[in-house]
Amino acid sequence: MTLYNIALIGFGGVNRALAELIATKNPLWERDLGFRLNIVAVSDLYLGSVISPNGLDAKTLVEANFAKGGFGQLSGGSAEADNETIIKTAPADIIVEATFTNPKDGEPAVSHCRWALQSGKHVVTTNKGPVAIAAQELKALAKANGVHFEYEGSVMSGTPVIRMAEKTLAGAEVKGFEGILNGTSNFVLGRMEGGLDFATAVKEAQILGYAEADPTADVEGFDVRLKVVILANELLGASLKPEEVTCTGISKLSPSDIENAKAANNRWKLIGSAVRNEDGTVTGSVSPKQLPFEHPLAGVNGATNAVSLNTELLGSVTITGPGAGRIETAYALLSDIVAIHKAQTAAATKEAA
Ligand SMILES: NC(=O)c1ccc[n+]([C@@H]2O[C@H](COP(=O)([O-])OP(=O)(O)OC[C@H]3O[C@@H](n4cnc5c(N)ncnc54)[C@H](O)[C@@H]3O)[C@@H](O)[C@H]2O)c1
Ligand SMILES: N[C@@H](CCO)C(=O)O
Repeated sequence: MTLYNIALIGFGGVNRALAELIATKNPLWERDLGFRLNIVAVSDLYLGSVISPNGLDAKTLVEANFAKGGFGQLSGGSAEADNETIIKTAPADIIVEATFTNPKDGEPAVSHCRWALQSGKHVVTTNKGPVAIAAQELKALAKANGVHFEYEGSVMSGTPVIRMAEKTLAGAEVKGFEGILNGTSNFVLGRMEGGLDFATAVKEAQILGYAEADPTADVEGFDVRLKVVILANELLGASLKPEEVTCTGISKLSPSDIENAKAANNRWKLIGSAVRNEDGTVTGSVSPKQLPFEHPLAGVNGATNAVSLNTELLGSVTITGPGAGRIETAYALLSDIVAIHKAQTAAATKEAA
């Protein structure tokens, strides 16, 4: 059995959900996956930071209702979020980065990942900023330091799309993709179709833990734009930057636009897509589209996401599943840790042979 010490950077919905899973599922993971997780540090902008080399009790962390700066009351704690010290000095094998996504330059999460990889620590993250903006640099840094940079949750929450496409569909030759890649906007469109107003629908998505800290990113398409960049760069070998992807969100759609679409047996969906052109360049876009009810993506409702990959050898392959949610996204982090564990175990077995 392997014990992985982990440090949580950001203690909001997703990392709190991971702590919740750790509190109950370690025995199951030990039996079925061959490892346990031990939280040795946490740092959060609001709560402060704490290092405990022997491990913090996950249940207490989740259940204690800490006030602002509350980690300062804990042994080894401070009321300030000293991310750099935590990342560089906590005795962690894996840094779990789940702070706010910054769609402009990915900071400070890019620096968090950089510090971790430079310190020889694996990084797992659901933060789209570092992946869309600095994946090449961070992957190279991971390789140079013999550690992993994993980010399955950065596109469709816990629904596997990156590894599915890269591993299970290897050789199928992905030529392009289109999909619903934002749970909040899809949820909001569905609620508006049911007669709810835009602002109330966005509030509901926030309460359910789907929305970004600033939901503008969801409804203006900036979140989908990052995901289009991540998928295009991973699956189509592109090197797109977010500003190269055209982007229109759903905020300008009025109740009458929604009603008119419905009357024509259509439904609005926010579609993110990318295609490899004949000259080898890749073009990406984000925009609301009216799809006929019978279109495969028209029936994808709520915070569910779906992406259809257009492949040379298999035609269209659609992956669908939860695209947002606290526990669902914490699962993505677990799946990244499973991937690291499998790779480490395989490397150790090879070395021993
Ligand atoms: N919630 C989802 O469904 C979902 C799905 C996929 C990806 N993500 C991504 O995962 C990340 C976390 O999502 P969440 O729902 O937990 O967000 P959240 O807003 O609930 O939590 C973010 C936490 O990070 C903390 N934080 C922000 N900046 C920080 C900094 N510089 N240093 C330390 N702490 C900082 C905040 O105080 C907050 O507690 C985001 O990047 C989000 O885009 C979320
Ligand atoms: N806010 C995002 C979270 C998942 O990346 C969404 O609603 O899809």
